[in-house]
Amino acid sequence: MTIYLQMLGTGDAFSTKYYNNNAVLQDHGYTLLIDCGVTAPQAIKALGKSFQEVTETLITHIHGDHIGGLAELAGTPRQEPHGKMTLLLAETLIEPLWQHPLLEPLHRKGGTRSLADVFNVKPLKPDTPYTLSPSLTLELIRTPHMPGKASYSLLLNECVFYSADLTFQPELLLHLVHNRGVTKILHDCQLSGRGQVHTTLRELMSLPEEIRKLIRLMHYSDEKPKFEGHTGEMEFLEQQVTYPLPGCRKDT
Ligand SMILES: O=c1ccn([C@@H]2O[C@@H]3COP(=O)(O)O[C@H]3[C@H]2O)c(=O)[nH]1
Ligand SMILES: [Zn+2]
Ligand SMILES: [Zn+2]
Repeated sequence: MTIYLQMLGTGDAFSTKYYNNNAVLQDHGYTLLIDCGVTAPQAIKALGKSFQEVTETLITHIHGDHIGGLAELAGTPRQEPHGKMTLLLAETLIEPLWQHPLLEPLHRKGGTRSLADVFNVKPLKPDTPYTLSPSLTLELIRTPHMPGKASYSLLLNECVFYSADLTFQPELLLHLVHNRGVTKILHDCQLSGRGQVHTTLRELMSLPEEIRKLIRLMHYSDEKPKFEGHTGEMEFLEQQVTYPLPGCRKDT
C-alpha cells in the first residue's frame, strides 16, 4: 500500500527561506511526525494542519532543527487517556534530549523530572523493524553525523532510506541498495562548502548513476535555486508537497 510523505520543511538549520527538515508520513489515518524542529509549529500551521493530527512523533537526533518544537508539541492537548504525545526514539537519545536547553520550558511545568513525564516515551532499538501502522514499518540505523553524538537514519517499509543528518557514507548507500532492497533515498545535501557533519552535493554527485537516480535531496540551504538543474538525476524534494512512497516490498 502506498504511504504519503510530506516535508514540513526542507531547509538546513540556518535557512531563512525553508522550514526545518521535518516530515509527516501518512498511512490511512495514522500520521508520523519525523523530527520536530524550531519551525515545526509554524510549518504545520502553514499546511493548514495542527499537531493534534499527529499520531506519533519520531526523533532522529538532538539538534534544534529536529527537536526545537517539542516543547510546543508537548503542550498540545491530546485525546489519548494519558494525554501525552507518543515519542519514538532510540534509548541513547532519551536523557540527552531531556537535558537539552530547548526542553527547559518543560522542566518548569509542575512535577516534571523526566521525558516520560511530558511524553509517552517509546524507546526503539536500532536495526529492529517496528510496525507503526498497517502499511508502515520503521527501522533505525545508527549513522554518523556529529562526532561522538548518536544520530539515526531511517529505513521505511524496508525500501525507503531517509538519511536524516548524515556524513557521506557511500558504502552504506551501496549496501542498502544492493543488499537491503532500497529503491528510494531521501538524503540531506549541503550544497556548497566542505562537508563536516553533512553530505555535500559534490559527494553525492560522485556516486554511481544507479544510486544517484534513486536520490532526492533535502536539508538544503537558501542557495537552492541557483543549484536547480545542476544536481544530475537527483531532484530536490520540495517542502509542503506530498509525495507517494511506492514500490516497496510490502506492496507486492
Ligand atoms: O557553524 C555552525 C555549524 C553547525 N552548527 C550546528 O551543527 C548542527 C549540524 O546539524 P544540523 O544541520 O541539524 O544543525 C547544525 C547546527 O545546530 C552550528 O551551530 N554552527
Ligand atoms: Zn539538521
Ligand atoms: Zn543535525
